[in-house]
Amino acid sequence: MSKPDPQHTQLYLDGVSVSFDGFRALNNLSLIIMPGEMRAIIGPNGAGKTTMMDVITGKTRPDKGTILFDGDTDLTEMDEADIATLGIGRKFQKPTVFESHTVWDNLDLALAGKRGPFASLFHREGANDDRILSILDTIRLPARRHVLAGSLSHGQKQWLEIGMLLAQEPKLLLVDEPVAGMTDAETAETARLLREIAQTRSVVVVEHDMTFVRDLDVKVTVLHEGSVLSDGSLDHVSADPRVIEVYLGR
Ligand SMILES: Nc1ncnc2c1ncn2[C@@H]1O[C@H](COP(=O)(O)OP(=O)(O)OP(=O)(O)O)[C@@H](O)[C@H]1O
Repeated sequence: MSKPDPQHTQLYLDGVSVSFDGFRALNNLSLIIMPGEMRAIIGPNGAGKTTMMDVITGKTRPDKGTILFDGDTDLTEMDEADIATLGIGRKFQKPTVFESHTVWDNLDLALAGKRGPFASLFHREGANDDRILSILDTIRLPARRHVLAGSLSHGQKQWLEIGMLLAQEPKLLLVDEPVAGMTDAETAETARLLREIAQTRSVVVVEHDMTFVRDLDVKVTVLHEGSVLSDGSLDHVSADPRVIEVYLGR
C-alpha cells in the first residue's frame, strides 16, 4: 500500500518507534489527524498512549519515524517550547490552575503568556475582556468568574485549564484522560465542550471511560503494544476480535 500524503494533514505520524532500555513503548506507530478532526485514543495500560503524546510534544525523542505538523513541519527536530509555540497545546491529567487566583485572572494570565513580554508592556487594561468572556462561555464558567480557582470542583478546574490552553489558540489540542474523577454530569458536559472546541481545531483525546468516548462520537484508534491495533467507530472497534482479546483475553 502506498504511503498517505502528509499534505493538508494537521498531524502525521509514520513509522514512529521509541524504546526504553530495549522495551518498545512505540512500535512503528502511524497515525494521521486532519485539520478540525477530533480523535479518541484508547488502549490498555502500557499501550503507549502517553508516550505517543510525549513524542508529539517533544518531551521524548523518537528513535525513528516521521512526525509532521501542518503537513510539513518536522517535530522530531524541535524542542518542547518551540512545539508549543507552533500551536500544539497539551492538557495533562491533573489540573494545574493557579488556585489562589480567580477564574478570570487565570485566563487573563494565560492570555498574557500568549502576548509575550514586549506586547504585555503596552497592554491596555481590559483589552482581553471580550476574549475572556468568550472562553468563559466555552468552558461553562461565566457565573464563577470571580471565585478563586481553588474553590472550583475538580471538573470545573479541568475546564478552566482547557480554557487556559484555548487562550494560546492551539491548532491541535492533546487531552489526557480529561474526565477521570469527574461526576457523571461533568463527564457528559465535557464531551459537549470538547465537541464545540473541535469545531475550530483538531483535538486528540486519550481516555479510558467508554461512556465518555461514546458521547464524543468520533473515530476511535485503539493502541496496543505501541502501534495501532484497530480504528473506526466505537461500535466497529468494540466488535473487532483483536480488540476484545486485548481488553478481555489472556
Ligand atoms: N521513561 C520511561 N522509561 C521506561 N519505560 C517507560 C518510560 N515511559 C513509558 N515507559 C513504558 O512504556 C510503556 C508504554 O507506556 P505509556 O505510559 O505510554 O502507556 P499508556 O498507554 O499511556 O498507559 P496508561 O493507560 O497506563 O497511562 C509502558 O510499559 C511503560 O512502562
